Amino acid sequence: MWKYYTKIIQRQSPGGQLCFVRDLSVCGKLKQQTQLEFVGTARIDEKWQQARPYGEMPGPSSLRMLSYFLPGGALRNTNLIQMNRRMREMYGDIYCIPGMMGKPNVVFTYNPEDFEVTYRNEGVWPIRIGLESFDYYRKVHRPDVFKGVGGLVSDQGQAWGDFRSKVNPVLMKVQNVRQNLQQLDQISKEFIDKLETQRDPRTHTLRADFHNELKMWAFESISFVALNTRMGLLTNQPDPNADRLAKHMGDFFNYSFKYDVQPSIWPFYKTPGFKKFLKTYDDITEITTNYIETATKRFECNEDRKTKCVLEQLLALNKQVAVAMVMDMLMAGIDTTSSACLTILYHLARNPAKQEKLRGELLRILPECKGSLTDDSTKNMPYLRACIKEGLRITSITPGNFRITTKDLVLSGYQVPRGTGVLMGVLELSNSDEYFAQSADFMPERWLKSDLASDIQACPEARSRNPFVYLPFGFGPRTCIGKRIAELEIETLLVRLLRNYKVSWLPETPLQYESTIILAPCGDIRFKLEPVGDSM
Ligand code: HEM
Repeated sequence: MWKYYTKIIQRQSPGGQLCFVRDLSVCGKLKQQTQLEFVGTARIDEKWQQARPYGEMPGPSSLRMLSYFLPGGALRNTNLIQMNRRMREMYGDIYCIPGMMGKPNVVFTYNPEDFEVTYRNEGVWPIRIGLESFDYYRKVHRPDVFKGVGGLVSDQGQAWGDFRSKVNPVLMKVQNVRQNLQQLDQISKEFIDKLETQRDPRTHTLRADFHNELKMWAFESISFVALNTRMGLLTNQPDPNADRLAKHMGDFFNYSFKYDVQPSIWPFYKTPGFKKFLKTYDDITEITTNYIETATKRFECNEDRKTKCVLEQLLALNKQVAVAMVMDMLMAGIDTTSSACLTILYHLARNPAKQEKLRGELLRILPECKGSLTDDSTKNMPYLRACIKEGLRITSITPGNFRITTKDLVLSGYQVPRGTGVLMGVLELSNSDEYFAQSADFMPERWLKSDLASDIQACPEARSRNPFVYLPFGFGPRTCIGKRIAELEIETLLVRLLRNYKVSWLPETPLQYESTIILAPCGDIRFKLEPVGDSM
């Protein structure tokens, strides 16, 4: 039977140095230790000496923590957000949750100064653990495909650093990403055409599940960027493999939450549920590699094009890097982008006056509904960009950012030893009046640099002076690598949607979210879409 474990351990080397290693072992056969950071002798500076000992930090013991989840317990049936809020009420703005089943202790902090200290000390290879099932799948279950490559989401240390420095120029360079604008715009047009077939012209409501349609748009968009392939998911006859892939991707965050975030025994015993997860993952791998093979043949027949697409550039690096990166893009780029789009649309629907101001900008960019977006026409969209930022401020799709400390740190006056997890509660802070004036109000003007018109005046004083309070895509060398792609996709879709329709929110209740690894809209989601036309 496979015996797999991965754990973070600290070792004191003879020279007093502490090496921080990730230990991945399978029946003792595959043993990989990644030395993440060498740090000098233990910290002895005044700040550290004066800080309160780590053991005094508020927080439950392991047993108490478990009891909270039992019937009648304080955290029974709570989602991640509710759980964090209750814990904060019980323990304050910094508290520690003991690590269980091989996971490190995690310090939860709601102090932006701690965020800054954590990020400023993360080093060149920041550590964000959490998706051990990825690592297991790629390195232990399918080494035949991945050949030791873990990918961005799960690799750490130098392996992560080498991978990231290879793919950064491909995915983070604005011009490289923007070469997809024309096709992404075409996909958005097709999305609107599809909505038109689902829209009741009398009531202006949709007969279809809007959230699901948005996921199909997000899938079609990211798979074009990653695989240079149109999946046909916005048509009535999608490619059957794409349809299967889309369904698997839909399950992905739920599985990952179950096996990577919640306590699970899979590292010791492969439950039937975990085996099903591996099968799903196998299917995702097979379908994706088939698409890559097909695209590769296409590229070979058409070698002398001037600009190479994202997939060609990734393949030029190394086949395994390309396979792992494409899969990470598909996994990380569907629910995030569709949830973000739905969220921003919801805020604009609840704030019709802001939506009208935005439409003024969009009418200049796209005077005719059927027109096309160009690099030039989409360069200057300050109000749209401010609306996107404001939507993600009120509802950050990733409610917290995570790091493992690679040095001893003082956080909120407590000593925090290296090797501890730190969860930075950005969502709570960006919704607090302490950091954003009138934080409950949707106020895109707080993000503007200068006035746009007499009725659109910049209001930078309503924005936090601390840049660490608002970080929807994370921060530093390990920041979201899909940020530029996500922004381009979201902008393109919102231009089209809000240029075509006046959007209102129909339910009496606010938009609800379920929280797993990210926040996903759920419950009653109904918009009214009234055509705007060309003669406004
Ligand atoms: C609105 C949409 C998105 C949001 C809000 C978002 C947010 C985030 C955040 C907060 C992180 C962690 C960053 C950190 O630890 O500092 C992250 C990591 C990541 N994201 Fe995104 N993301 C989005 C879209 C995408 C897309 C479209 C892709 C596909 C290319 C993507 C791929 C990734 C990957 C691969 C990582 C891991 C990066 C690494 O560890 O080096 N994300 N994302």
